[in-house]
Formats: sequence, structure tokens, C-alpha cells
Amino acid sequence: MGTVEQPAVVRAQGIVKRFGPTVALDHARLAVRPGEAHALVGRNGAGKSTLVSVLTGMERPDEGEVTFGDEPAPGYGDTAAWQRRVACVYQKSMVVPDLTVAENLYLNRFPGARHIRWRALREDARALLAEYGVEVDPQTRAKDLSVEQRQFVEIARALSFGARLIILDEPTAQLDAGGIDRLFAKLLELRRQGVAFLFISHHLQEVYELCDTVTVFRDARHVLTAPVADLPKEELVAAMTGDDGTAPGGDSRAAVRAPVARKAADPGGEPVLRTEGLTLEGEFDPLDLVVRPGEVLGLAGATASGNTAVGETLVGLRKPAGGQLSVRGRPVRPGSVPHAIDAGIGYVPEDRHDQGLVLGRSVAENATLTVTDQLGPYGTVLPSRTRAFAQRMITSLDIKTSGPSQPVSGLSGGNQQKVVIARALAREPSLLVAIRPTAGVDVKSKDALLGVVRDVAAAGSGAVIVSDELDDLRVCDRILAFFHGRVVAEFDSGWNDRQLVAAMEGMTEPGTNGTAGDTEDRTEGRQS
Ligand SMILES: Nc1ncnc2c1ncn2[C@@H]1O[C@H](COP(=O)(O)OP(=O)(O)OP(=O)(O)O)[C@@H](O)[C@H]1O
Repeated sequence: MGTVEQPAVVRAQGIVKRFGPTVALDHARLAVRPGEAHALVGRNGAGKSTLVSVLTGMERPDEGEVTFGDEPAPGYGDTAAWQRRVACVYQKSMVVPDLTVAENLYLNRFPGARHIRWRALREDARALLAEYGVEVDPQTRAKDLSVEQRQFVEIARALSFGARLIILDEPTAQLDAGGIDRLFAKLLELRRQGVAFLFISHHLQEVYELCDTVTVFRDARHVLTAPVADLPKEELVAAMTGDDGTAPGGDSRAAVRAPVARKAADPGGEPVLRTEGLTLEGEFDPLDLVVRPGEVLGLAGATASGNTAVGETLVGLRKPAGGQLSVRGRPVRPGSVPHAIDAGIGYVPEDRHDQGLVLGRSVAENATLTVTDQLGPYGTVLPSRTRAFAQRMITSLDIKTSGPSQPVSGLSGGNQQKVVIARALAREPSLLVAIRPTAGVDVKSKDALLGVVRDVAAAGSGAVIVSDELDDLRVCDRILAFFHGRVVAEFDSGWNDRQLVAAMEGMTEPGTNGTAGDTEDRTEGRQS
């Protein structure tokens, strides 16, 4: 860092933003320096996404000022001018799926041009990608890109507009370990060229690995900005939660550890779930699973390892090519979601937008979608009962909302995820299947949600957690690690991070409690 202070690439001061009665930002502030990797963290609903909307010109603040390099922000509506200053790479793709990479890169960039010279455009795209070291064929359709490639294309696109500030919203959420390493390497390279990053993440470990400065928002306000190196993780979590560190859950270890009250699975009880030879061609090999009452089983695996496909088959979203599945001894018709629900399988999907919620409907309606038959006599739904039911869920899952009647579209991402979980629990399922249940959920809510999964098991049901997140897997009694559609290792509690990560990467070590040989011996994880 030079001796002369350079102006901040972006500075926001005194930002106030209200949505009806909700104050999303209350005199919030943030400044990012050139070349800096700056993390913005906070619990679900703290105001992070709203600030991003303000910084990218998508929302006009009610009060306050945004400057770029000490110059006032462009006028609202002048999209091109905003694009020259800042870009956000969202979790949801902003590129047009059916267009090629080249077309996406030059989208909206031909003001006044009557004829687009396609050949030249492809060449320009190739040059542009090469300039930023992005190895993607510009003629690939955007929908055929991996998440990693798409993020690189979006970053290259932003830089080509001239932006020197890039906002990354949970960029690692859908990447595997190799993808994360390559992304981090790319960001480091760009920072050396003076590009600054604002990094929004609930993965505090990544904040420590990638960022030099961190800003914490809590309840719509700025609470602290500090160099990452000077801030112990406990203090960071305390700033996010408002606890002084002495209260339970106020330290980071408490936030990620498994809840203590574990009821041992009943080894003799009738299984809540049994699969025999369940298989889906091209996704996973024949699989025999047993989940007993009180047990939480983890299906660990990286992207495309087969673990997600198993989870989706259990809940009826995918039709298996063969095999059987039963819940508490009762066969379940495979490939049917209604039958799975009827049989007592509750489902928490990974993508709450595609599979989870009716955004225009209220929190109460969404939380009770699967139990409308219990909310009034003779097929009627009593609003009072719906509200009371939803209120219980709001309290037990700590959902930040103005009340049961608030539309789900107005909730922050993490709080939407809690509504999805509330809905899955509403029917008191025999088996809860959760796919990456804590994606986008803040560190403290993560603890609460995983605690809820354990409670479901403690009450005599079973649960299956499908995830590559170590924190999700920590609450499991037993874990099967998937690689290329096969179970390659099985772990009882007591595994260490290195062993499990190695298994998910397809590197099982002989002599650990998670060898492929072990798996063969245990019928409950048998693969034929
Ligand atoms: N369009 C909207 N209408 C109504 N309320 C909104 C809207 N957008 C945001 N809010 C509210 O503003 C507050 C801040 O939400 P925001 O999405 O900025 O939080 P966040 O920190 O990004 O949370 P998360 O980590 O869960 O994504 C929340 O209480 C949210 O319900």
C-alpha cells in the first residue's frame, strides 16, 4: 500500500433504505480501496444484498451518498455508466443461457450499430477472454458453461466495461474445492492489477483466506470495519451476532459445532428408511441404505459425485432405474413426489427459488403448503390456524420477518431458506432429506437449523443430509462419501476434515476408518 491514500474505488455513506416498514439499511457505510479484497458479512437480513443493490445502481437509497473514486455516482437509470464502475457476479446467472459466450460478452454493447460483424465479435471475445486468462471457447453457449466458467466470463465481462470493482455474492457456493482454488488464484492475480473485490459470504473461513479487510453489518447498521488479520474469528462472529462472546452461541466454535444433545440411534428399531439396490444410471450405482430412528446420515460428495442424485431420488424428484425404497417398512412408489410426501419424507431442496417457495405468497402460506389438510375441518383452511402455525415456526427457526403475512419475496435469502425448512418440518416427517440445507444461511442460523435436524432425529425420525459442507456433515452420526456415483468411504463420528475431504475428492486413504474396504463390510453402505 502506497504512502499517499488513494481514493476509495467505492464509498457509501449514511445510506438509508426502507422497504415499507422495514429499514433494510440504517445510515450504513462502506469504503473499498483499490486492489483490496473486502468482505461484507452479517447475519441473514442484515442488509448486505440491499447495499449491493445500492452500490450497483439497482436501488436508489432514501438517504446517503455513493461515490466512485471520489466522483459522484452516475444517475439512476444510466446503466452503462454504472457498468463502467462496478459489477456484481450473482449466484443466479445474469448471462443469457441460449446465447454464446461471445454474444453474452458483447450484449448491449452496440449502441447505434446496424450490422453486427459476428466474426469480428468472436475474435474480440477471444482476445478479451485471453487478456484475463479465461480459457473458454467464445462459441460455447452460456448454458453449457460450468458455474466456474460462467463466473470467469462474468468477471471478464465486467472488467472489459472498465469496472475496477467487482462484487462477488457467495461465489464459492456451487464450486468444488478445485474450482474454489482456481477462483481464488484468479482474484489474486486481478488484485495485483488493481481490481478490488467486495466479497459477500457466509463462509467465514473463506473470508480469512481471501480478504484483507472485513466489514460487519448487523440489523441494517455498520458495526465494524477491521483488517482481517487483526480480528479473531470469535470477535468477528460476536460482531455479527451482537453477543459479547460469553453467551451460548456467541463464539464461532459454538456456531459450527454439533449440538450436544445427541440421542444414539436405536440399532434394533425398524429403519425409517431402507433402500435396496436403488440405482440411477449415469448417476449412482446400486445402493443399499439404512437409516434408523434417531439417526442422521450424511451423504457427502462434491458436485456430480452422485450424492445429490441419491437425495433427489429419495424424495421422488428423480425416477430410479431400479431398486426399492421403503419408509418404516412401507414401500414408497419411486419417482413420485406426492407419494414420497405421503410416505412421510420431508424435503429441503438446495435451490429454494426453483423448488422451494411461492415468492408472492406469505410466510404463513409457504410454511403451511404441505399441511393445508390440518388447518381446518373438511378441507377448509382457517387463516387463524395458519397464522398460529406459522408463528410457531417463525419463533422456533428465528425467521426474521415482519410477521406471518409478509410475502416471502421480501425476506432475505437466508430467511427464505428457513421458510423452506419450516415447510418440510410442518408434516412431522418420518424422514427428513435435506440437500445443502444451510446454503446462504448465516453462521448462527446454521447452528440453529442443524440443531433442528438433530431434534427431528431425537424425536424418533431419521434424517439424511446431502452436502459437501463440512459444517453440515458434522451433525451426522454416520457419513457415506460419494465419488463418481459410488460410496468410496464410510465414517462414523470422529472423522477429521482432511479424511473426509480426501474421500470426497476420490482419494481414500488405507488405514483410516473411511476406506473403501470398510464400506464393503458394512451392509448399510453396501454398493454392488
Ligand atoms: N424488496 C424488498 N421488499 C421488502 N423487504 C425487503 C426487500 N428487500 C430486502 N428487504 C428486507 O430488508 C432487510 C435486509 O435484507 P437483505 O436482503 O439486504 O439482507 P442480507 O444481509 O443480504 O441477508 P442474506 O444473508 O439472508 O441474504 C430484510 O429484513 C429484508 O426482509
